[in-house]
Amino acid sequence: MLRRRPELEIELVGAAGRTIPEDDWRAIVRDGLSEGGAPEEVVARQLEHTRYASVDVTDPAALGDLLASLPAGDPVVLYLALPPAISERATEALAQVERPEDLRVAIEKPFGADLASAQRFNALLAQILPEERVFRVDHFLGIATVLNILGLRFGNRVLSRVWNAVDVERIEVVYDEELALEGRAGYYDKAGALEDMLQSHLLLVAALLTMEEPARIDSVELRDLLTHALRAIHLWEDDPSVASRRARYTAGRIGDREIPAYVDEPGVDPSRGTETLAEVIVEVRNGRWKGVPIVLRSGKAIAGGRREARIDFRPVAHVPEGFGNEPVPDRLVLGMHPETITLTMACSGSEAALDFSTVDLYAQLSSSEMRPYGEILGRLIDGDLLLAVRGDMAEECWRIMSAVLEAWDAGEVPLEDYVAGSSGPQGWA
Ligand SMILES: O=P(O)(O)OC[C@H]1O[C@@H](O)[C@H](O)[C@@H](O)[C@@H]1O
Repeated sequence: MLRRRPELEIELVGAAGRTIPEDDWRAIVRDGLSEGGAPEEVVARQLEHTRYASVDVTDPAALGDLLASLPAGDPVVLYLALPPAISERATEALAQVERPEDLRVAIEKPFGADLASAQRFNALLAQILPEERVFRVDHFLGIATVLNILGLRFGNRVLSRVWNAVDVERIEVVYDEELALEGRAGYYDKAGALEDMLQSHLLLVAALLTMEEPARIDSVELRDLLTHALRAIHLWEDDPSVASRRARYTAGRIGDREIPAYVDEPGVDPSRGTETLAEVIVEVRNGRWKGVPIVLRSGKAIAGGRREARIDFRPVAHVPEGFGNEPVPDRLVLGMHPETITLTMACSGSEAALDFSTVDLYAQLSSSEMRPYGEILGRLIDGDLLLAVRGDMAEECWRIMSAVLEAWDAGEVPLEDYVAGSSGPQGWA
């Protein structure tokens, strides 16, 4: 974002309850910008425009003082990167204070902790500011291959013709990570893999893969069509015990890292039964997609860390006699990390692969190199809502997962184990 608009002056104020020495805060800003690829002169200039304030943003008086300390007349973005219940309390505080005229509120996922709290949070925000000033952040929408799904689907004739249940057999959206808990128990132990990854990031990728064709790419059309797709998504067989699985890791090793069992990680409450790997199968119930299983899966401490959306096409209807080997069905893989696109097609019994790097492709379309967050933040600063999650989209995501959460709470789906550093429990996707 800073690279795209190097002339832009941003006053960056970090705020949290704890005290952070000014130098430590500046080091956080410097490292973050440098790692994101910002040029040295931009980093140096931003360091002259940043400070840290130790503020409890859920306290109306303290939040009011913080807002009043900002330069009057300029647009202000209040970016809430907090657990959902605290974001909601900060918004309650915001409702009670004098607010800058051009205020935008950005909220990191997860938005709410279930359907009821997401609805309550949306209603609260609507009392304070119009939806056009609310940016629910989902950084997966800034991943190059994810952004490119639209181009890939609608920009060429070859794929657009086969993008349906007649030709597609199965879709997988998988984001397995080698990362384990990494000191995030405070947030993660209450969330778990389903809430942390599936109900937001992976469902949005599934919606982009299955939505209908937009007449134009703008924030109204795109978000309408994403909501439309989400509204058609239901659990496979409407049965959480068929459509969902959950597991958590036991002690293991990835490369030279010893990983303790999840329950032995500092800050974890073993009685919660938090899952570190979740798999949910959904279906888009419309004429285009009915009958195609869409597997959403994400796990921590998984060796190899497969992070991709995969479209498996159906086998050809007939193989000529004397053809040799049975041809392997065609497959399109959209790598989310690293960002790649690979199309594998059978070719006379052997496979041919067509590979191209989305990052290179994407670099021609955008000057932002700080993806995926740079893409999201740049649009936030520009007031462009294209990649902001709309309130109704967030509610739909919770609606889809509600029955799974209830079944898990009721103990209807067993919590399995897998060894950290393995590929997950046997028999999973
Ligand atoms: O690979 P990325 O871009 O860091 O995204 C994955 C991360 O996405 C975040 O939203 C989750 O909270 C993390 O648990 C996860 O590790």
